[in-house]
Amino acid sequence: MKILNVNQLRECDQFTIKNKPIFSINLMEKAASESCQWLLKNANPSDDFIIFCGNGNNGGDGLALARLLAQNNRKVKVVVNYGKKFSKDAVTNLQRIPETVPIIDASDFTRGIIRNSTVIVDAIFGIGLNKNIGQPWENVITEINNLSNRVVSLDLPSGLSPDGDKDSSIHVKANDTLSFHFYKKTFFHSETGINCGRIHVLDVDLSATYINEVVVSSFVADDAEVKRIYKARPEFSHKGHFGKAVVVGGSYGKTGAILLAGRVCARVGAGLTFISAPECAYSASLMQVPEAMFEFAGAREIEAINVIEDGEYGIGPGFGRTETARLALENFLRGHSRPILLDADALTLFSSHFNLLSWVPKDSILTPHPKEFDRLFGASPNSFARLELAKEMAKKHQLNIVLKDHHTQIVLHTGEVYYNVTGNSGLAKGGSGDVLTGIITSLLAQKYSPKEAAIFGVWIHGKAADLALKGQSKESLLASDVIESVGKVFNYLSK
Ligand SMILES: NC(=O)C1=CN([C@@H]2O[C@H](COP(=O)(O)OP(=O)(O)OC[C@H]3O[C@@H](n4cnc5c(N)ncnc54)[C@H](O)[C@@H]3O)[C@@H](O)[C@H]2O)[C@@H](O)CC1
Ligand SMILES: Nc1ncnc2c1ncn2[C@@H]1O[C@H](COP(=O)(O)OP(=O)(O)O)[C@@H](O)[C@H]1O
Ligand SMILES: [K+]
Repeated sequence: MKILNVNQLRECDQFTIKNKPIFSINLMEKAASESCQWLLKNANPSDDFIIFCGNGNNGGDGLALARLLAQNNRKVKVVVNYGKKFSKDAVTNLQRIPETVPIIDASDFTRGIIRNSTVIVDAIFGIGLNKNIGQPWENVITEINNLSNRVVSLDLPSGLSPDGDKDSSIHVKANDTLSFHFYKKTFFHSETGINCGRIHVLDVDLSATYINEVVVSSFVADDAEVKRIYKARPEFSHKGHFGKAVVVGGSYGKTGAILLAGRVCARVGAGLTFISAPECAYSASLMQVPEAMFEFAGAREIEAINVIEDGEYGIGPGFGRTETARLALENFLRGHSRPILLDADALTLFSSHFNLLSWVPKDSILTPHPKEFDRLFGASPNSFARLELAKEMAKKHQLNIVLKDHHTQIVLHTGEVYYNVTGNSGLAKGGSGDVLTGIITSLLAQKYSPKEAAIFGVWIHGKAADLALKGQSKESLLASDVIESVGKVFNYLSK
């Protein structure tokens, strides 16, 4: 799914109004009606509502919503700012408010009118926010954030900007955000996403023509995208059809990392899996991943990486950071020309020997967590800036960078970014990254392109963690549970 920037979101509204055609007031009615349906379904039957409505079209949505809730016999109050002119459609909806709905001026608002059962609806600002929020809304937002009531924001929490670049210092903290038609970039970054709560995208019938034609560089890796990538496993086949995956790493004390990578590699469907590791991992490898072949790579640390003909390589879990390991990596890179995956220690080795990067085959995949990325390319003040730097570095070095995060960003050297929406905080544990390495390497072996392997692999990883929660909690989830759930992911895909 495409992610539009603020100008494109506006353009999409205007295009829809002109070409569908539809009156803007009816588009607003659709947004309000979808929001009303959502609230009727998701709020408790005994809940009442207070809707804070700004003076623009987001406020207009809120005013239309108040009328619809009242028509559904729900108790509702609205709070508006009479001190400022309303937009044309907001005025129309203000005039349509039935007499039974109390209207309170924002400067008279006190928290006393809010009961425990009141759901707060935030329709103060949407995508039109253009500066810091002034009074009376600053006081109101501070009060809202101090209350423990459920807060539902329309389109996005007031005070945040869709692209994350013009946020007000004060903003609403929502439990749920009802976003109209699209995901917004701000939902996916930790600094701002934390204020958006659960995201629900409501279909408001915007122009399909505009959406098909608009050129964007950011996407959500949703189910539809992943189903386009997934190739079902043909029955008339043999192991030679599914490639050779080689995972390399596992120094003394870190052998678990490479075993996790190897085990999941086999689970994801590689025809042959090789674990290239030091001798100290040998017997554990035989016991824990008997399906994999063991490739001797040193005694207690990686000393040399054997070349396996036609093998697709994932290098890094528990690789070690010694000079011997670095030399082994350098020698391997000098002789290898197909895209590989580099993770963990293998990436950290580049931080002190940046010139190594020039030996990495074009179109390879790097999978750093934020600290590894900062070590490699320099620190960034926040995740938005880190993403911009990743785009620059991906293009410069012709590499794909998987920026691992709650919503991992797959940054392609072509300039496109895919945000992942699977996964949960159960993955915030040692071992999770090793599993991701094994998954992507297995996909590379099965001839998915590096772009497909990165997007699909990150999605599988998160989806397996989500499905594994059925028998575990976020606290108890282990990397091994994620591996055991991979089968459920493919069953989900082939349904
Ligand atoms: N017809 C349409 O285009 C549709 C628009 N929709 C809604 O319209 C919203 C966008 O509406 P608008 O463009 O009117 O924008 P907003 O409603 O987000 O806010 C703009 C208004 O707030 C003022 N304002 C902006 N920043 C401010 C600040 N920091 N302090 C004080 N006042 C500030 C502006 O001067 C303007 O009056 C969307 O987010 C969505 O909720 C939906 O109804 C769907 C259809
Ligand atoms: N809170 C979270 N929500 C979703 N995914 C997460 C979360 N925390 C970690 N992850 C995922 O888990 C993996 C962790 O990788 P990494 O930090 O390299 O772990 P390790 O090297 O310890 O195995 C990444 O894929 C990351 O996106
Ligand atoms: K809002």
